[in-house]
Parts: sequence; structure tokens; C-alpha cells
Amino acid sequence: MTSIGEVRLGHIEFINCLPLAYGLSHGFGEGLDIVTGPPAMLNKMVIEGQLDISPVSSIVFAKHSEKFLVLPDVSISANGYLQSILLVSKRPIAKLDDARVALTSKSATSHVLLKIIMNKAYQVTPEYYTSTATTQSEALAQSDAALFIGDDALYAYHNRFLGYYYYDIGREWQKLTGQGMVYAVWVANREFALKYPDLLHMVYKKITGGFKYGLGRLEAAADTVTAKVPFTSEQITDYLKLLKYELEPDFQAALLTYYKLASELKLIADIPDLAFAEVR
Ligand SMILES: C=C(OC1C=C(C(=O)O)C=C[C@H]1O)C(=O)O
Repeated sequence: MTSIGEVRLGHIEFINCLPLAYGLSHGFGEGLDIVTGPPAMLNKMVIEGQLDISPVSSIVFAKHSEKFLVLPDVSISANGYLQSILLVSKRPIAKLDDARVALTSKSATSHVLLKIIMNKAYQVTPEYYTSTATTQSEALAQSDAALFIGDDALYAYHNRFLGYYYYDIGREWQKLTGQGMVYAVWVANREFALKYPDLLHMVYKKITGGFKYGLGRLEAAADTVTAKVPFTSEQITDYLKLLKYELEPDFQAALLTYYKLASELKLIADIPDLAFAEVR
């Protein structure tokens, strides 16, 4: 590999990554081979070595940490409420013992997060299954409650069914732990990072620069998608202001709390070290 054009970069297709998408389409993505999709698709590709750098669900880093190095200062995080990790339920959450709960097939982090919250905060153990349903009516036709992420969750957040219960899982996590939550981190394939440090550095600068560019122009970024998505510009900017895209020590600590609770419930084998890539 000799040129930046050969680096395969993953990109999440949700509005949560709109600031980066805007930056990438305004110069920062020039020459990059960008693969866009939902987190579950990028997770699979980066595990299989089909992407060199990509956002991954933070639980995926824990399960495959030997394969990856984490990029510093980049993540999808929030302190509490975030609107886009949502449990829609026909009953109050505390009454979901023995219920059937549908988990969106687009996610990985939120599945484990919900299981931790159900177990530790509400002492309930429903039956979980993965579903490709993207709407409330479809998912709840076969279940008592359904977990959505990304744009599907945001749509459910703004279009509530009368009589259903809505739980912002970021807020539930904050109530349980007192901490924020890191939903996704950006990783580089370890071999790629060690073999091509200059390319890694260049792509890292494009990701962080692209984010900064988009975050500085949120209204303009939102205006580029309002014709294609069922949200107003204001709904998009209000949502994006709830998200944090750094990986400061507080968020690193929050991530380790998540890993600790996940390992207590045997949802991951062990708590990984956050091994960072050398990018400067
Ligand atoms: C906040 C979000 O962050 C994400 C949630 C993920 C997950 O649950 O696995 C993965 C990547 C991000 O898209 C969201 O999608 O709503």
C-alpha cells in the first residue's frame, strides 16, 4: 500500500455521523476509499480485515481487541440522554421479566447495554432476539418491547405511540452508573497501523479535521439531509448537540465501567486495555 486512496475507511450511515460526513464531503474525504453502512456491517468488515480504519461498536473492540488499536480523541458518546438508543415497550420496563424483547440487527453496543440495565437496574430477564424490523409497528407486532438505534430510534423518539413506554437508554445508563457512555470508537487494524504509520496519521487527521469542520457548521450540515430524512433541521441539530465525539479520560472511565459490567454478566470474556494507536 503506497497511497491514501488505498486505505479502506468505514463510515456510519446514521445522522450521528453527519458532522463527519459533511467534513468528508467538503474536502476531508478526498481520495479516500469510503465504505458506508450501519454499525453491524462495518463491525463485521473490520473484524474480517476488509477495512483498515473504521468506527466500531464499543463492545466489538472488547471482543476483538487483539486485532485493533483505538484512535485517540474520537468516539460517539453522550452524557445521559441521546434520543437514538431507545427502548419502546408495551409495559413498564420493570415488568418485562419473561417478555420478548426485539434487538435491532444494526447494533452491537446497545444490545449489551440494555442487558446490563435490565439486569442491574431492574432485575428482569426477558428473552432477547435479534430483529431486522426498523419500525415500531413491525418490531412490536412480535414482541413486548423493541430496542432501536440510530435514525430508526430517532424516528420513534419523535413519533410516539399512545400507551407505549419510551426509555432513553443513555439516560438509563447514567441513572445506573452516574457516568456517560461511549457507543462507538474508531479503530485501526493493528497490522495496518504498524505497517503504514504515515497513512494512519493522514487518515486520522482527515477524520478529526472532518469532524471539526462539520461540528462547526451543524446547521449547514443538517440542511444537506432534511430532504432525505423525516426530521427537521432543528430536530437534527438538537440531537447532534447531545452527542460527544471525543474520548476524554471521563469517557474512557465510562467505557471501562461498561466493560466491567458486561464482563460481570459474562457478555464479554475479559476487560480489554484501551490500546491507542500512535498518531502524532
Ligand atoms: C449513538 C449511537 O451510536 C452507535 C451505536 C452503536 C451500537 O449500538 O452498536 C454503534 C455505532 C453508533 O452508531 C446510535 O447509533 O444511535
